[in-house]
Formats: sequence, structure tokens, C-alpha cells
Amino acid sequence: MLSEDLAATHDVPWFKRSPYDGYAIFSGSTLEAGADHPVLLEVVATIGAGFTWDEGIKPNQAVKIMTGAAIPDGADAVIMVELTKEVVQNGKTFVQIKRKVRPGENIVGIGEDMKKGEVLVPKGTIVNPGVMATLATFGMTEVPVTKKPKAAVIATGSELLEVGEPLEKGKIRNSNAYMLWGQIIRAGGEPVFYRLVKDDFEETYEAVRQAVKEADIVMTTGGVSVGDFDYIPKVYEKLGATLLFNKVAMRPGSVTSAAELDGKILFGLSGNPSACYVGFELFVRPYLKTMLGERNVYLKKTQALLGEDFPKPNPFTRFVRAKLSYQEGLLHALPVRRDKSNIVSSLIEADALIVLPGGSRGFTKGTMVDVLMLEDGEGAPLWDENITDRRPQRQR
Ligand SMILES: Nc1nc2c(c(=O)[nH]1)N[C@H]1C(S)=C(S)[C@@H](COP(=O)(O)OP(=O)(O)OC[C@H]3O[C@@H](n4cnc5c(N)ncnc54)[C@H](O)[C@@H]3O)O[C@H]1N2
Ligand code: MOO
Ligand SMILES: [Mg+2]
Repeated sequence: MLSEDLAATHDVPWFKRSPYDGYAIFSGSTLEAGADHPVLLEVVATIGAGFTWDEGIKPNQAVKIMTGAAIPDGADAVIMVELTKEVVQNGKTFVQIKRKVRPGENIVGIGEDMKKGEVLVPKGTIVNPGVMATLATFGMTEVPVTKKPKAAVIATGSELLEVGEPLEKGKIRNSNAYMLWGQIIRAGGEPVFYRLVKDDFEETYEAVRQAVKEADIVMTTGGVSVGDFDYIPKVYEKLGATLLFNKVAMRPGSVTSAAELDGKILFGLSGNPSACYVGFELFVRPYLKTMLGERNVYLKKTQALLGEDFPKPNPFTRFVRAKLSYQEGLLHALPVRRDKSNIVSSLIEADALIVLPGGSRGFTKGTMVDVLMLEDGEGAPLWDENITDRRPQRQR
């Protein structure tokens, strides 16, 4: 993420150059040229990209020039090689031209791409491949970027096993920590701290205290609801953290909490996997991106047609894990697998969250609904149809 505006330090291109393989000429030499009246210009040199012809050209002369090579002095146009013919007369090479060439034709002008001083990339922009190309263009080997926020993940739960451990009675493997690890990286953060703790007050307290020291942002999963062994609210209290909120009118993730300590935010995410996932995407991600200095921190929102009935009414706003697809140019959002907060498998395929506002009735297939996009980078299968020309056709 750039932390300063990136401005052009010189014009690009910084010299006039040819966009084609052809001949650099003085356009005035072709004033008399026509289909039945070819003109012959003497070819005085041949230059490839990276080379220059410093003697310049006079009227009725030409330099054979390749794409990317600098336009010699005296030339104000380039004619493509396909439109010419080379002829040799008396041991001299000439280019035959059968049309008038306009001044400036096929010349890439100075600053046509980028102008010196122009702000090209505002700060808060991710260094994408295009930005990398721009940095390289200006010879910028080092640029100021924002520090990735250091993130801590603490999974709470006496039922949790490490991924390497065999299953035991009543126990499950800790999947949330790995999911959050991936979400942190996807959002631009740097996971630096991980603990798996039992449902034990002291152990949880110590882990959170340690995490606040080592990270810029702390996430816990589980232990945040009203169970006998849900210690996160008490941990916040003992740490002297300021509770920001401890419930959200949404499903899943209604137990999502946040507190502030020493200027750092502690997010108490649900233990239920899908609720944890949604809590991260809706609350942690924008905060993390704000810390990064990014300008657009929220998930992209658009509209889509609901792919199937969603009959369950709910007093809370629902965020339904869904898969997007285009059908005949229209975006469809199909809920994936089971829509319960304890489900893991729906997260595999989900690339969007359908937003269904709370109310007393369900939603029917085909309703236009808001969707938040989770992943932008997925490709498509090879197009199986030809590209159609959809420009308005003139009536005859
Ligand atoms: N009486 C009530 N019970 C519950 C309520 C309520 O309002 N009243 N809310 C329910 C909702 S909604 C949710 S969501 C959960 C949230 O519970 P916690 O955030 O306290 O999480 P835990 O109780 O620790 O665990 C919930 C569930 O998730 C599994 N889990 C926990 N950590 C992980 C992990 N790292 N990887 C995979 N799975 C994990 C855990 O085993 C539990 O099954 O509370 C409801 N209860
Ligand atoms: O927080 Mo719970 O996920 O609302 O189902
Ligand atoms: Mg609980």
C-alpha cells in the first residue's frame, strides 16, 4: 500500500518515438504523392529500438525505423512498412510512397502516456502489477509503503485440537484460527501471534494480555456469548478495556464484540465458524484496511437476483453465504450449502454475502437483493460463445 502519492518524475515517453515498423519521414515530402503518383524518398539509415539517428533527415529523405525507436530530427511522421515498397536505383535505396502523409501521423508524442508532475497513483493504493510497471518506468526502486498491521489470533475452547492431533471424544479441530489467518492475509494484514487456549479465565486473560503487547490488532474466537465458560467479556473487564459493542443485530455473528485497550482494538469474534468468518469480513477487514491507509475499505456491494427461495423470516439482517454467477448478462446469487452459523463447508465456495434485511417475511427466488463480494480474483471458464456486437444498429 503506497503511503505517499506517486507522481511522474519525467514525461513518458520522454522522446518522440515510432509506434510502428516503417519509415520516419518529413510529411511535406509526400504532398504530391498519390495512387498513380508515387514519390521516392531516399533511405539514409535504418534504426532499431534503442538506437538513434543523430544526423536527422532532410526533405525527400527517410529513415527506416522500428517500433519504439526515436524519431530523428527533421521527421514529423511515420508510414507503416506495409504501405510502402523499397526500390533500389543506382545503388541507393528509396522508399516508394503512394499517399499523402499528414504531419504528426504515427508519432508517439512526448508525455502522451504520463506527464511530468502528474499524480498517477494516490497514496492508499495497493501496489498492483500496473503500479509496479509505473514504478519501474520511473526507476523507483524504493517507495514508501504503509506497514502491514500486525494481527494476533487467539482461539478459545477446551474442545479444540491442533490440526496435527487425532480426533478425540467430544473434540474438534481448531479451524477458525487458520481461516482467520487466511482472512488477515487476504485483507493485507500480517498475522504474527497465535495461541490456542482452554476455556480457562487465567489462560485466556494471559493470552490476550500478551497479544495486545505484540500485535496492533487482536482477534479472539469463541467464548464471547453467555455460556458458563465464555470468558472474553470478563477478560476485557479485567484488562480495563473499553467495551465498544457486544452484540450486533445480524446473523450470523450476532455475538461479535469489540473493545479498545491502549489504542488497540480487540475483536471478540464468534466461535461458530461462519459467524466468525462474517464478523471478520464485516468488522475486522475494514478496520485492518483503514490501519493500512487504504481508501476503499469495505466489501464491494452490488445487486443480484436471488437464486432460490429463502423462506426463513428473521428479525435480524442476514448475511447469507452465496456463490455468484452471470447468466445472460445478469448477476445471480445462489446460497451455498447450509445457512447455519456452525457450518464450515459453506465457506469453501462462497464468494459473496447476500444481505437480507430483517423482517417478518422470507424472500422469493428472483428478488433483487444486495450482495457483498468477498473475492474479486476468480477467473471464468474459456468463453464458449463468440463476442457479440451489441452496438445499436441503424434502422434501414
Ligand atoms: N443461550 C444462548 N446460547 C447461545 C447464544 C445465545 O444468544 N444464547 N448465541 C448463539 C450464537 S448465535 C452463537 S454464534 C454462539 C457464539 O458462541 P461463542 O462465540 O461464545 O463461541 P463458543 O461457545 O466458544 O463456540 C461456539 C461453537 O463454535 C465452535 N468453535 C469454537 N471455536 C472454534 C474453532 N476455533 N474452530 C472451530 N470451531 C470452533 C465450538 O466448538 C462451538 O460449537 O453461541 C450460541 N449460543
Ligand atoms: O452469532 Mo450467531 O452466529 O448469530 O448464529
Ligand atoms: Mg459460547
